[in-house]
Amino acid sequence: MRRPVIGIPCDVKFVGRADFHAVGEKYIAAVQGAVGDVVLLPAWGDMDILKRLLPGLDGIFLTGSLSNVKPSRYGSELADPNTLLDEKRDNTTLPLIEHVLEIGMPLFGVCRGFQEMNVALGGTLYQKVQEVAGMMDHREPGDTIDSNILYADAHTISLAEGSLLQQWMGGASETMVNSLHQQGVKDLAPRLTAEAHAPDGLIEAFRVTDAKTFAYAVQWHPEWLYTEKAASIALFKAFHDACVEYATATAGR
Ligand SMILES: N[C@@H](CCC(=O)NCCCC(=O)O)C(=O)O
Repeated sequence: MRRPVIGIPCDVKFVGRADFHAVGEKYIAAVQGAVGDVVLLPAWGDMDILKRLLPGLDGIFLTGSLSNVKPSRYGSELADPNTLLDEKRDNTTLPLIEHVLEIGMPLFGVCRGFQEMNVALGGTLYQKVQEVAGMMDHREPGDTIDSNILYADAHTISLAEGSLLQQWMGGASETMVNSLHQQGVKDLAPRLTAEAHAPDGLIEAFRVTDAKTFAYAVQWHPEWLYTEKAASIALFKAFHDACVEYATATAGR
């Protein structure tokens, strides 16, 4: 059996004088460590290129990012002109998500990736959860660059009865997660089923209801301490197993 190969679409960041296509190292390290070898996919926004690359891959991992999905993608006006966007990533991931689900390739989304999956399938987002009445502030502490503080556990989530995550976690009903986002799921896309909620009711995990394989996303960062946290271990194991199964099923095609 060969080791699965996982594609990770890049962010596009302006550095110095030019655009760079990049993925944060903690995401690459977690996927490389828990799932398979990693290939970074430039955010060309061109499905023809991606369709040529996909036969060499066994899964897609969508990372978090400081940038936000452009609100016009879900029918809203940009609420704050200072919002960081990355349209090249939107142009890449949104059509990719639909195609990957169609061909039955495993798909795992984290934070921005979670929000992208909701938008790609017809859902909408809050642009600033912390300004919505009754909602918590889900942003990271703003006065530090210490990752141990930024990615520390921030709040509980309750796992839906009978959810996949509950099964993968041996029947757990809640767990602690970190929290580094200001956007969040407003209207859940019709093809998605909520799997976990924050204490304020915000959706923290969902699965693609009609998926042919692992198609799952979480609002928090399981890549942080991915070998230590029970939820991270469970999520990456389920993704790994699905990628191995996909690699085996498509071998020789
Ligand atoms: N920008 C969006 C998505 C939040 C997100 O993905 N944060 C990641 C932070 C940096 C990282 O660890 O990659 C939002 O604010 O909701």
